[in-house]
Amino acid sequence: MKVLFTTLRRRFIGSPLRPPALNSLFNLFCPRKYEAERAWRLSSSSILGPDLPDIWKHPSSAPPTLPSHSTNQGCDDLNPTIINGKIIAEEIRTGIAAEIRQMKDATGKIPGLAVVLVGKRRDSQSYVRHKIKDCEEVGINSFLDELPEDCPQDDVVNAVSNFNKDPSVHGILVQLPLPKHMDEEKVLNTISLEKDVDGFHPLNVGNLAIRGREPLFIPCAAKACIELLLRSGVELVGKNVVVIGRSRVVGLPTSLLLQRHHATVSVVHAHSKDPDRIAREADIVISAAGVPNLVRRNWLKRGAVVIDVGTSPVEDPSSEHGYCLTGDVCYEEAFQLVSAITPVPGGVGPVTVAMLLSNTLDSAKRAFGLS
Ligand SMILES: Nc1nc(=O)c2c([nH]1)NC[C@@H]1CN(c3ccc(C(=O)N[C@@H](CCC(=O)O)C(=O)O)cc3)C=[N+]21
Repeated sequence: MKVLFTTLRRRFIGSPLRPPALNSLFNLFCPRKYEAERAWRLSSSSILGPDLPDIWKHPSSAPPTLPSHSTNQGCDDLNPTIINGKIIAEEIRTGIAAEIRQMKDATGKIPGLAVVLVGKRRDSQSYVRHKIKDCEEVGINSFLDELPEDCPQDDVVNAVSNFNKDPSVHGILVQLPLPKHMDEEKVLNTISLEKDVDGFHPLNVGNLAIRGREPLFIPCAAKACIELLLRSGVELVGKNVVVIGRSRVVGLPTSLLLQRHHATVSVVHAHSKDPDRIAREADIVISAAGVPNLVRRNWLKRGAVVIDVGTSPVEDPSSEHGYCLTGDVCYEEAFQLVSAITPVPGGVGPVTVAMLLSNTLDSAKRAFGLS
């Protein structure tokens, strides 16, 4: 009898197919092994950590106090460089447009980008408008599929599948966030690897993480941060860089890309203890938390370089669209002590869109056998 159960147990070990009734029988006949297996299963499910949401403590509006040993006080003579993302993006677009003209002359074809937009979030609509306008400017064909907020997930999956099959589409972007009832992971996984211009496919993320490997696409915001730093003459090798936030869209890929540039990277997130103390050590702070004014003067070392990726829409009845875009960094405070900073808007945003065009061009080159 015991042999029979041991054999059955082996067949079903770790298998979700094992009928629950058998568990009690295993427990009866082999209690110690059963306990060990249960402990193993519990530990293997927790090895990647519990699933805690990233909710930042809301920054207080009171002026921050600095530790007494801080060297940050009274230094307003730095005359910081404002890194102009609009100009850098325009330079990049000019290069892309020239390459697309050559491509058209050589092949008679041009790149195509498809955007899937679900729902009517004003900020998402605005970003998508920017993307489409910039596509037109450089000579990329754009396709927009707009779906209602309450549509079934399958409609989004079908939209992606149709673009996957369309040879005139070289890049597919599903604008995030998707409505709450949808499984973002499932939708993104339907984008074919060769058209994943956002670079969110696990294989692209994995290849970014492993030195010596080349992902097909690097996420646009991460590329934008590095472009802005390199074009501003900021050295990365051996520098202490603190990345604030660990999202799929920005924080995680940026931290990986920085390591490939030989920076010493620390990532702080909503569960970090004393993130301000950690950020204060950094030569370069890249903030991608999406929390307006999270980064106050007490988060920054004198002379640091600040890249502000946050663009949160904050209600503002006095502005044209009813909201204004606000960065993660309290700009006025940071300006007093940093050596260079990106503004919001006009910093990382436009360069992110330029990187999307660049990824789409690269994809078309691969499709036409030009790379
Ligand atoms: N699949 C996906 N890929 C993304 O890359 C992605 C996304 N979903 N969801 C949202 C975030 C955010 N994001 C921005 C891109 C450009 C600007 C941008 O161009 N901003 C301008 C201003 C734009 C305006 O005024 O509306 C600026 O900062 O100057 C902002 C934000 C891309 N994201």
